[in-house]
Amino acid sequence: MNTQIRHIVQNMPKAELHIHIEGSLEPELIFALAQRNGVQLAYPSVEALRAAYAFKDLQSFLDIYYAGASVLLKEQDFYDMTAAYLARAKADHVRHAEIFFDPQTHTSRGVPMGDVINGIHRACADSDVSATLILCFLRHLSEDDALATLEAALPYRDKFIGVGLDSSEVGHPPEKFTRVFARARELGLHLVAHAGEEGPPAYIWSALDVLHVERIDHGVRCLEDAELTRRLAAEKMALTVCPLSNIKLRVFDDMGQHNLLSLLDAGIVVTINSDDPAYFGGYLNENYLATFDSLPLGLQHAHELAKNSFAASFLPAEQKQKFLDEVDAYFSAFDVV
Ligand SMILES: Nc1ncnc2[nH]cnc12
Ligand SMILES: [Zn+2]
Repeated sequence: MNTQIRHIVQNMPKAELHIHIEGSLEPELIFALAQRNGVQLAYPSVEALRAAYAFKDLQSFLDIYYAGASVLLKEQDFYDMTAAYLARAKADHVRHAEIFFDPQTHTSRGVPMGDVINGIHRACADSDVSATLILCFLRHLSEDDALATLEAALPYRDKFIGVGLDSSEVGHPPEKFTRVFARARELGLHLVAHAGEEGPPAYIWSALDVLHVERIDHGVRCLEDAELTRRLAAEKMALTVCPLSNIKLRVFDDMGQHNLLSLLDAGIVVTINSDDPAYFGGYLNENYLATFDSLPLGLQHAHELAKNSFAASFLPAEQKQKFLDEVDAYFSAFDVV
């Protein structure tokens, strides 16, 4: 990638639609919060903890990810974590972020739901990056647990815009959560789900047809099913792809093997996201740069990806159009519109 494209990609306005806020906890902040809260960590130092970030698959990551989140106890901890992420997002020219949080990871440790949601939301309100919250259900737990979590979050309904589905995918198909997604839909919440990261295309089909999601998180295995690929393109069903995550969790062997360009060529609305930036070696711009460095992507693709990131967001139409116009104005300076 030449330096001009590099500069353009880094500075273009963009949205981030797939970021787990607990996945932005840097080792330094984990240690600082552990000290503040008197939590004993299994690692002697920041370096030792960071050295443990060598993953062989999703589960090996999740085991460390949940351990890292154990330092989050107070409302202020959730605020500090979110404020740190939003500062990094702003530096990457993120104009809007839709942020996942995993309440069950915290309520199961006795942290009040209100402290989780209010801490994250307060940091979003204090940031000049537009940010909204998506409550994720942990799919390795039961649907009853998800239903109870949704009910416990309802007093804070004005502070989150949607629900998602994350954690261990294989063996926990979307249809396991039919009732809780139907309940969330009744409540007017947006619906998304991780599907087709490690799970098969069948999981993407049921996220669409059983859960009725409006976006697919990851979804990179869709290309194994030509009919599904055609459907995603025809319906403009966006994928929130996380390139560095897919390499670190061995979904692809290296970035040169990533199928992001094939997804774009199939006409799918692809977005680039960081997933768990503190664990996967990069925030949003590093994900763009790593992808553009390894795949034959050019300015047209940068323009398309930036527009997709806002088009696939849950922003109100007027705000969405304002950001789309901002992207076009930005690229008009480079004869790419
Ligand atoms: N990439 C991922 N897949 C599933 N669950 C997650 N939780 C945090 N990151 C995740
Ligand atoms: Zn994810």
